[in-house]
Parts: sequence; C-alpha cells; structure tokens
Amino acid sequence: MAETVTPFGTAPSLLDSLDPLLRAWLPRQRWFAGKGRPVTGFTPVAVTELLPPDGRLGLYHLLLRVHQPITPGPGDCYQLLIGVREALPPRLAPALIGHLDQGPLAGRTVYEALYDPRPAEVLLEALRTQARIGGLRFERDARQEIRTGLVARPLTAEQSNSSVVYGDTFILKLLRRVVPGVNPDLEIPLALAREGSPRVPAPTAWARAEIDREPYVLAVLQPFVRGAADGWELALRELAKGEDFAAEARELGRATAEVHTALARALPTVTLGHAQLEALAGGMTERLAAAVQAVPALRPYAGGLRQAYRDLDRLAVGGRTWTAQRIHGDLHLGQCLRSASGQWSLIDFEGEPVRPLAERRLPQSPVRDIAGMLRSFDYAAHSVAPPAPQWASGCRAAYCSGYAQVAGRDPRADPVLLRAYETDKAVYEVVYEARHRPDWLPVPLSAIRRLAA
Ligand SMILES: Nc1ncnc2c1ncn2[C@@H]1O[C@H](COP(=O)(O)OP(=O)(O)O)[C@@H](O)[C@H]1O
Ligand SMILES: O=P(O)(O)O[C@H]1O[C@H](CO)[C@@H](O[C@H]2O[C@H](CO)[C@@H](O)[C@H](O)[C@H]2O)[C@H](O)[C@H]1O
Repeated sequence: MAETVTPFGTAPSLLDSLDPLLRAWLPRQRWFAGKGRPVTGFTPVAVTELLPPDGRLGLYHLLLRVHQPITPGPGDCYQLLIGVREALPPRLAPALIGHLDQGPLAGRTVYEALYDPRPAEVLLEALRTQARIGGLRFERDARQEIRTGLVARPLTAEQSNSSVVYGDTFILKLLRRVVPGVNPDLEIPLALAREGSPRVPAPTAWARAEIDREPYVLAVLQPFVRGAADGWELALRELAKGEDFAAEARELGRATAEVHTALARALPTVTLGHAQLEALAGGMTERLAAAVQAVPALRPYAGGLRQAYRDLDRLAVGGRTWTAQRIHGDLHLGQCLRSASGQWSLIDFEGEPVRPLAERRLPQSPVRDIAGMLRSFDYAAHSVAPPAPQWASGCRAAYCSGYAQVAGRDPRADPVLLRAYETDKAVYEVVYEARHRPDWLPVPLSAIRRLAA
C-alpha cells in the first residue's frame, strides 16, 4: 500500500482537476446532505493515497470540506473514495465521476471507487491488518478475525451512507458526512457487544482519523446478517397477503426492550425532571411551529397537536419524572433485520443525522424509540390501499406487550409521554415527506388528523 500524500504531494493538482467534476457529481448523491444549494468549492482536510496512480488503478481517500452558500461555519466534511483508471470498464459506468483534463493525471477517468470490488477490498485488507496510512487508523477487535479472500459487493440501495458487503460475511458502512466526536454508530454497538447483547451485530473493525486533534469515525465493519429481510419489507409483504404481523411485532418489542435494558446497564442514565421535561415539551412545540411554516397543510391541526405537549408540560409541573438512557434514536421498521433463522436485530445507531452529534448522544426516554416503532406500524398500514388500521392496532398492541414482557414496564403505562413523542415524530414525518417524497404525505397526515382529534 502506498504512502500518504498529505500534505498533498501530487494531490493539489489532482484536487484542482477534480474540483469541477466533484461540484457536478456531489449534489447528485443521495447521501449529500446539502442538496438544493450549489457547491462553490472544497477545502481538502486529508488526502491519502491508498494505491499509486502509476498502475492500472489509482486510489485516493479524501476528506473534503464542502463550501456552499448560506452554510454557517466551515462547511460539512465528506468522505470519498476516488478511483483513477485509464478507462472505466462498462460494469463501472454508473460509478463515473468524470475525466481529468489537466494535471499529472490528465486523460484518466475518475470514479466512485467504493463500487469497484478491488478498491473496496483494499479497505478490508487495511482493517484486517490494522494498517495506519497517513492520518487514517484502521483498527480491529482483536478477538474477531477477518479472513482474506472475501469478495466485495457494493450495496446499491439509496442510503444516508454507503455500504459494501464482503463475501456475505461482513458489511462495511462508510460514513459520508463525517463529524468530529464519538459516533453512536460505533459507540452503541461496541457498548452492546461488551454487554454480550446478541441483538446488534458486534463491530469487528473500524476506521478513524484524527483531524486538528479531533477524532472522527469514518467507517464500521460488522458481521453481515445473512438472508436477512428488514421489518418494513416483511410488514408490507404480510399486509399484501392480508396476514397478521402481531407475532413478529411482539418479537420486535422484546428485541427493543432487550437492547434498551442492555444500554441502560452499559451507559449512563439520568433522571428527566421538571426542567428537562419542560425543555422537551418546548422543543416539540418549536418543531411543530417550524413544521407548520414549512407545510401549511398542518395548520388546521396545530392547536390539537399542541395539546399533547401541554399535557406533558403539565406532568412536568406536577413533579413527574422519567429515567433517560441511551437509545437507538431513529427506530423504525427499516432499522430492524430478521435473520433467516427468525432472530431480530437492530442496526444503524447513528440517530437522526440532521441533529448535532452531541444532541444525538444525550440520554433520552426509551419511549421515544417505542413511539418511532408505533409510527412505523401505522405507516405500513396506511401506505397500502385500502388502509389497514386494525392491522396497525394489532401490531402496536403486540409490540408494547412484547416490550413489557422483557422490560417489566408497558410503554402504554406512559400515555402522555408516548403521545407527545408520537406526535413529534408524525410532525417530523410530515416535513420529511413534503421534502423528500411528496406522494407519501397523506400517510403521516392521516396520523396527524387522529393525533389532533
Ligand atoms: N449487519 C447487517 N447485516 C445485513 N445487512 C445489513 C447489516 N447492516 C446493515 N445492513 C443493510 O444495509 C442497509 C444500510 O444500513 P444502515 O446502517 O441503515 O445504513 P445508512 O446509515 O446508510 O441508512 C440496511 O438497510 C440493511 O439492509
Ligand atoms: O434514512 P433513515 O432511515 O434515517 O430515515 C428517514 O427515512 C425514512 C424512510 O426511508 C423515514 O421513515 C418513514 O418512512 C418509513 C417507511 O419508508 C417508515 O417505516 C417510518 O416509520 C417513517 O418514519 C424516516 O422518518 C426518515 O428519518
């Protein structure tokens, strides 16, 4: 493996010639968070040569700050794996970024290398050997082996990050928008692994970088759950057949409670008292006000929805407290995998990526995750025609009772908190759908009507 070229060696000219190509390519990527605003430039944070460009394939790892108008601060930092070839084989055509027309590599083709097995295997080899390349640190759980010869296969599903599967044995998630600090996508699964929880694939290896003395998590390798289907696919499949999903929902409730119980043991818990609950209700009220501005269809329901937050506030004033702990933070059916043997596991502990990292790592009530799952059953039931509200009610009840069997506490015993979190999530979903999938807007809006009544 070649040496790093930080601070840049051949890289400045490479970056100069990449600049116009990336400006056009980056905003088209699903994981690019700054959509809707032009990219006006880049600042390299670290450029690391993984394979020299003199062979058939050159490979660069890039951390780039992206400048956009109206972005406060220094601009988001993105992680890219750039391949350089004389010509791109037809199978890699979708990965094309463009052709370099200047600099030392003029005439070569650059492309998104994560979708090419050979470069993806370079990353796995670095993790296997715990390599240090430039500022990149590849680390591995000493108890877990990575065998050689695993063939890489990219996952092409549209996601917030990018993933590669190796020989159906491991899956590597390469984080795209990277932020300094402890990343819950590594922190939480590691904590659960220490607790011996079988509900979350234990991280095998990970990549980090230290930039300006701040730590960044760049990628996480986990065992691949073979033959798995996610909860959303399964729920829709059962709905299409007119089949009940309550038994699976109960199992999911049990799995969620097991994860919560292990997290409460592994990481600090705090008490949510008057001030914290007031702040929670206040935050929900503010998000509702912003959502009404963004999606006027919410306006007629705002008064009714606000009542859920007032009720929470009233409990806070009355001295009610709850325990808060680390939770999943963005739980829905799509974050649950059922293995071929029927075992459920939870994935993607990143939290809501739009929120600041510090906020995502705060202890919160586990009821928030439960509300996310309850919304998801409702989503499934209202995304089919005709809607199946009874199906959703059955799943919701089964999920709560499965949760209670393990946690010793039924989430339905906290109706005010549950309703407040569900309302907050439905409001978020209205904004999310208006922005990303307008055809889906009726799904959360139907819940808004019920919650506001
Ligand atoms: N351990 C795993 N085993 C099998 N498939 C997985 C595993 N982890 C993730 N996946 C698959 O990869 C997809 C993306 O993973 P996820 O962590 O949700 O990434 P993102 O942050 O990009 O949404 C999931 O929807 C799932 O299909
Ligand atoms: O990309 P993420 O998984 O972090 O989550 C975002 O996208 C989700 C949709 O893919 C969205 O979830 C909503 O739709 C799901 C069905 O597609 C449904 O199961 C969820 O309950 C519903 O919230 C999620 O809100 C958004 O953050």
